[in-house]
Amino acid sequence: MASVEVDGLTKEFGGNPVLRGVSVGVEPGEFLAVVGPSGSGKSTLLYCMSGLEPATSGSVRILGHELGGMRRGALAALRRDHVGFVFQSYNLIPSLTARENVALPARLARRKISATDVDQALADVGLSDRAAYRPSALSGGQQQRVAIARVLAVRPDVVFADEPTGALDTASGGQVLDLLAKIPADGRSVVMVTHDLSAAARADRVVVLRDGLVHRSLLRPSAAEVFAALGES
Ligand SMILES: Nc1ncnc2c1ncn2[C@@H]1O[C@H](COP(=O)(O)OP(=O)(O)OP(=O)(O)O)[C@@H](O)[C@H]1O
Repeated sequence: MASVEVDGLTKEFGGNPVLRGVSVGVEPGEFLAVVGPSGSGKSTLLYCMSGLEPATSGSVRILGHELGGMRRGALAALRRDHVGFVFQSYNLIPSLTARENVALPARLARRKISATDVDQALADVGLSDRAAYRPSALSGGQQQRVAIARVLAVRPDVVFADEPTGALDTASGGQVLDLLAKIPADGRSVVMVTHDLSAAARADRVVVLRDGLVHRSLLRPSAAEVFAALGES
């Protein structure tokens, strides 16, 4: 079963079509990147794929569950139990330490998370020595690594990342990409929207969106091949 399956997805805002019939599947263990010009609908696709935005028409399934028509509570439970998010702006709680931020989603979901699991997640992103720091005392790259630890701690089946390296320098962005690229190894999936073509080239597959449609789907392309596909008329 696919982790995420999108079929004939359309999305309009106020009658303006943004996605015009997108079909794309993400397999367990796959790292998919979505690229495209500004305004082509990348973020909208990510939000519809993850159930943060309802589709106008078409089908979106996560782990076989059709999101259309799903009750709000069931959708929230599906997201809570199976989906993780990484945003460009990190979205950490400023008043909480790194350790508390990592533990928060599990606590909110009333799921047991041990101190060992939290510490392991922070160790996995190389931040054991920053566990007691608040976000304001961390660099952007470190904050994004805390955000990834927060995702890793709940072991979601699918991780959606919207421009995860967008606010980072090359070195910090590279560390974040290394962490994201490791996630699929044990059968989990990553869907990442990015402007960064070298980031996209870390993915197993790259979907090029244009004007709300899939223009190309490329298997393990180089950054140069992604660049060429973006420039095609
Ligand atoms: N909530 C919304 N209400 C109205 N229009 C929206 C909304 N969200 C997105 N749009 C419009 O949908 C179009 C696609 O936006 P989207 O953010 O998906 O593009 P994108 O490819 O991610 O762009 P960028 O690379 O600049 O982030 C834009 O024209 C945008 O103005």
